Amino acid sequence: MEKKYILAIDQGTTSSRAIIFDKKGNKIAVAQKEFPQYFPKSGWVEHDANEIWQSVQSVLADLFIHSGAQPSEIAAIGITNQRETTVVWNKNTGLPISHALVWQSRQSADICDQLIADGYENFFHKKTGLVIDAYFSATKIRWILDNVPTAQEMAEAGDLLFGTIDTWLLWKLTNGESFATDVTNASRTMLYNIVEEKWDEEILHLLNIPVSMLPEVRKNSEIYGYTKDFHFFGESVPIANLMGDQQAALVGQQCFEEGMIKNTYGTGAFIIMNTGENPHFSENKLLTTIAYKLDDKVTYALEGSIFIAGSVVQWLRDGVKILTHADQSEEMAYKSDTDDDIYLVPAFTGLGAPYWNQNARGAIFGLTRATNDNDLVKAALQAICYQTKDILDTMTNDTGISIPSLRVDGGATANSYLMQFQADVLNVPIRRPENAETTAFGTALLAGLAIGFWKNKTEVERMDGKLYQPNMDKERREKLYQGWVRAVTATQTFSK
Ligand SMILES: Nc1ncnc2c1ncn2[C@@H]1O[C@H](COP(=O)(O)OP(=O)(O)O)[C@@H](O)[C@H]1O
Ligand SMILES: O=P(O)(O)OC[C@H](O)CO
Repeated sequence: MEKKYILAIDQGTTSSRAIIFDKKGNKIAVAQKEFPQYFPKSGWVEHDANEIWQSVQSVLADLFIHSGAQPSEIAAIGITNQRETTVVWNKNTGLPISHALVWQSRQSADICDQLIADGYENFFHKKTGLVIDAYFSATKIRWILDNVPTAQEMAEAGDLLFGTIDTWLLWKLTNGESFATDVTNASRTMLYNIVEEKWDEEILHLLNIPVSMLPEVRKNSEIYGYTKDFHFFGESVPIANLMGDQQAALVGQQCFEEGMIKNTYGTGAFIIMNTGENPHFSENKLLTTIAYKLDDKVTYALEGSIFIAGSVVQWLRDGVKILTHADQSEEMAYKSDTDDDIYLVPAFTGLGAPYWNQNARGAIFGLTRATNDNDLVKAALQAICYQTKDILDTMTNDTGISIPSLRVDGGATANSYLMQFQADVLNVPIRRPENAETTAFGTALLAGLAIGFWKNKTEVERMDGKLYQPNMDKERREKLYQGWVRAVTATQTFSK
């Protein structure tokens, strides 16, 4: 059959998606499934890697059953994934030895505190571009090896494998034949030297992690392996891109020039600026990371990571139950008639950039007897926008590059209250592309390039969908933001 399509697997923090794109980059079909989240202790977030794999199989089945597309029409597959989330499995049984530790999870905060106390911050920063934090995979691996009985011995005997979700899915789809990751996911482990482009022996030695656990690191547009014995495909389909979801969104937004920037509002929010061929090491605790590697050339990026964005809306839905659906949050925020003087600091799993406070926990300020559910929803959405401003201001300070407009994508960008308030507090226009599946398009694009389905990375035109223009006067903007700064400061004081 004619190979008409590229299939993207987008394995996110809260759901797995499969999307088919045609040659023009149009989304032909999509299937999505949420999977369970586990919160065993304060600040801990876990997944079951087998449930993730089942959710991926389930969305693939849905996609082919409902779209009419045939597996034999798929030219290539791209896999993009929640980054940092750590799976350790036994290569003989194929079974994970523990729950996957999710990127948001704080199990390994003590290991990080010890590394910081021992003076290793600069050591890690200059090699990996990262700050020492439980966010990244390295200390999560160490935690699993310390806490699962006999894990260290098994690892030293060569029986255990580590992977982020890209690697886990590649291994499953190829029936254990391919054990690899890509530079973007590797650059989030805190084990990968982003300048020398290799697993860093000194870090592995320091953390006592056997190199035999680690996957081969590959570039972003090449064949990683072929589907094997996999009944949906019935034949070998090449897997031609692996890529962390935030970098895939950068590619999907076609931010290929230095200085171009995007924010993806999913579970967390991640602001990434393309910084070109040379890594820019931040003096303000932004992360230096790899944007992509094409034709043997690495492009670097600067990133600000917000741990809680759309997941504050999930918390309002599932935790405090003042919403039934995430999309109700828009109407409720518009209904609130406070003077924007309630601040919700969603530090449920600490604070990411630019604060990097592992111990902070959430807080609400400014409550009165008149405060209602609409007001809390509005404050939660506003917090996403203030956190984004924290990072864009830091990026401008750090690079000297002022940001004329912001490209956005991700599930929460469906909320027009959020988008308008974001434009207002930043005082820059916000552009949301017409086709919001930007992350999936990024992985599809690079998978398609690898096999000649597309000839160059700008061949497919992406349309601007909606533009939100800022509409708030300077005095009010500054007053509101000062309130946020006070709220974050107070939250951190309480949490110490
Ligand atoms: N209309 C909405 N308003 C605000 N948040 C939303 C809305 N729709 C979805 N979300 C939030 O967006 C997130 C899902 O976005 P998605 O890009 O699928 O995330 P992920 O890839 O992290 O799983 C959820 O946290 C959800 O609460
Ligand atoms: O699942 P998302 O879309 O929130 O993305 C998670 C990030 O990759 C974590 O670094």
